Amino acid sequence: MRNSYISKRIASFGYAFNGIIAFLRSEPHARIHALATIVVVAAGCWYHIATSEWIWLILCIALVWVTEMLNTVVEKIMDHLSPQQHPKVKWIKDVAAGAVLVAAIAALVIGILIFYPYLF
Ligand SMILES: Nc1ncnc2c1ncn2[C@@H]1O[C@H](COP(=O)(O)OP(=O)(O)OP(=O)(O)O)[C@@H](O)[C@H]1O
Repeated sequence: MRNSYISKRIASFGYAFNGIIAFLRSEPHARIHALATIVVVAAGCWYHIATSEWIWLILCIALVWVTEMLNTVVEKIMDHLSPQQHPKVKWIKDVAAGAVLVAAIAALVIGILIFYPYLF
């Protein structure tokens, strides 16, 4: 009983990991995020930023990844359910894309606040 619960949780973890791989393979945006993440993490290591700054940086990276992944999921659902043009689909897709923009702007501002003192 306990073993089957644990093996199910391990399988769920595997499905979630497969989801990240599928996202990276199928979406060009994902690869741009991956590159940006590598650059930002490398910069953090290079400048030896403080622990509190790492916390903000990791939260920003996660926020952008999560919103981009959910936005992609919304796009795929809508394309599957309603392949034809519809004003409501446009509204749903645009609001989901807006969520990514909000996260990206917040990440950009926080990134500038963190790295500006190290750069100048
Ligand atoms: N089925 C649809 N009905 C109405 N409007 C749609 C539909 N599909 C897309 N749109 C709208 O058309 C515009 C462009 O859509 P598209 O999916 O190409 O956006 P995009 O963010 O540039 O795409 P991608 O994320 O794939 O690069 C957006 O405003 C979107 O909401």
